[in-house]
Amino acid sequence: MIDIEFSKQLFGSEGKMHLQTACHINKGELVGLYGPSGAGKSSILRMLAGLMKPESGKLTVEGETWFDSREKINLKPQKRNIGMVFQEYSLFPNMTVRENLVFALNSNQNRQIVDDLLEMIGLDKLANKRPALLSGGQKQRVALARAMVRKPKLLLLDEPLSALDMEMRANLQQYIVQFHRNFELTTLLVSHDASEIQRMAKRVLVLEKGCFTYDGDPSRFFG
Ligand SMILES: Nc1ncnc2c1ncn2[C@@H]1O[C@H](COP(=O)(O)OP(=O)(O)OP(=O)(O)O)[C@@H](O)[C@H]1O
Repeated sequence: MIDIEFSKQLFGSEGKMHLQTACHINKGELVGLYGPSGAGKSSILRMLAGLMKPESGKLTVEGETWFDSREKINLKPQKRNIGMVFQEYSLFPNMTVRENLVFALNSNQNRQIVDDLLEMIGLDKLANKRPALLSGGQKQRVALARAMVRKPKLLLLDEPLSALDMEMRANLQQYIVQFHRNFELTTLLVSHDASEIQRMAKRVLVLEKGCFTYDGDPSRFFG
């Protein structure tokens, strides 16, 4: 179970906006986060990851407090067991596919997970290639596998598929759903694509001007 309560003043092109959000996410849920540009979706992911500090609020993940403004608790990003994938692939260009995954390992972690993940995403044959030689979809598969290396408690996906063509998108959607199912991974997916959310998530949170305006079944919301 993840309990989120964030409050923060944001400053954008249209002036100030107060982000005020609260929700519970069950362990193993895949939740879509949908809303217009500038609503605060990426800010929420950044606060979950510890990359942006809320002014007040609380965040507990599976019983562990990651942020509490009253208790002055604010775990550093590296102490939060989170996997993140963004629209940009953000792979290390000078490392091979395998090295990109090995780099993400904890020092005491068994390396077998790297080969298992490479096989799961169907890239074991490209393990010794550099990212520059891969297609966009393959790079994003590597980014997804890298995010899984430490077996995160929470997977944050910020528009991970929006740079890909339709075929690669469909392919990656399947991998994300497969990872989510196999690892019972709590996943938050930001997407502008209503059909993508309907296909992948059983629940959508709709964010408008920093506040949740809908929380429920995507097919009821999108019609
Ligand atoms: N560190 C910050 N401090 C204050 N305001 C910020 C900060 N970072 C971003 N903002 C502002 O917060 C607002 C929400 O931005 P955010 O990127 O979270 O929206 P979004 O819903 O993810 O938009 P998009 O769909 O376009 O990515 C924007 O107006 C942005 O300028």
